[in-house]
Amino acid sequence: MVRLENVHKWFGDNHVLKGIDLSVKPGEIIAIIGQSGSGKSTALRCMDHLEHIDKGSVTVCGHTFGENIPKSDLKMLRQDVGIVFQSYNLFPHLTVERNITLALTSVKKMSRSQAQEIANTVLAQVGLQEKSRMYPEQLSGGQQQRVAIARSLAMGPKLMLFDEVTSALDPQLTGEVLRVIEKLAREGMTMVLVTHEMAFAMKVAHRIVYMYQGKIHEQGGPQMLRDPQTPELKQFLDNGL
Ligand SMILES: Nc1ncnc2c1ncn2[C@@H]1O[C@H](COP(=O)(O)OP(=O)(O)OP(=O)(O)O)[C@@H](O)[C@H]1O
Repeated sequence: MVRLENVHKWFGDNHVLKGIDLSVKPGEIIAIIGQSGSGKSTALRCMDHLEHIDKGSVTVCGHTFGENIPKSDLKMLRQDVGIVFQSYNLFPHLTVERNITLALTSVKKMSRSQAQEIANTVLAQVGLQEKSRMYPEQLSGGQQQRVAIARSLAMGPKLMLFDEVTSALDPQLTGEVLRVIEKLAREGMTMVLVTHEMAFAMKVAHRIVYMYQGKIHEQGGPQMLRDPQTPELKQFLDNGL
């Protein structure tokens, strides 16, 4: 489903990804952890070509690209991959339902009623069917993030990428978003999660990838966090970010 091969990325002189190799199988859930600035978000964003890579190759959902990707492939890639960020990026002037149906009617050219049916389904998936007529500002941060997840799911992605989706939330709102992700995990969705929630990573991920200074330093099952083998990972788990 995902294969990164020797991926390098520079921002000016800053060599942010220093030869990343990573594979994700269909149905697999990978959590990427590591210090702030270690390149986790950049690695994730390269999977959706939100950042172009400078060297190496990326294959995601059958689309292979290097530094560039043809426009038509990019369109298909974006249809296959859903990405959710720390900020919800909902349109404030549109209802919850319209936030979800907009891309379905404009990009996928669906009828309004078809799109509404999908919106109802995905809102039920995230437990917010009764909020469809509300506006984002009438919802809590956790609810807004669940709408953002529903909006991604509406496009029928094969792969979901989550970039620190609970970082902006108060601890009491974090749980409701993590429960939605856990539910997606049970339903078999392939996912890559960048997260600071170690307990959650251990619970939901099949494999945990530890990034350190632009490289994948260690990867393994959840036991990797219970029994860290390298001083860097030990120190990270003791001291956090
Ligand atoms: N658009 C950008 N332009 C320039 N530098 C960037 C850009 N995005 C990221 N960087 C730099 O790349 C490095 C890695 O950033 P990245 O966001 O991938 O780290 P991260 O591990 O996700 O950190 P955090 O946990 O704090 O989100 C940092 O030094 C950052 O300043």
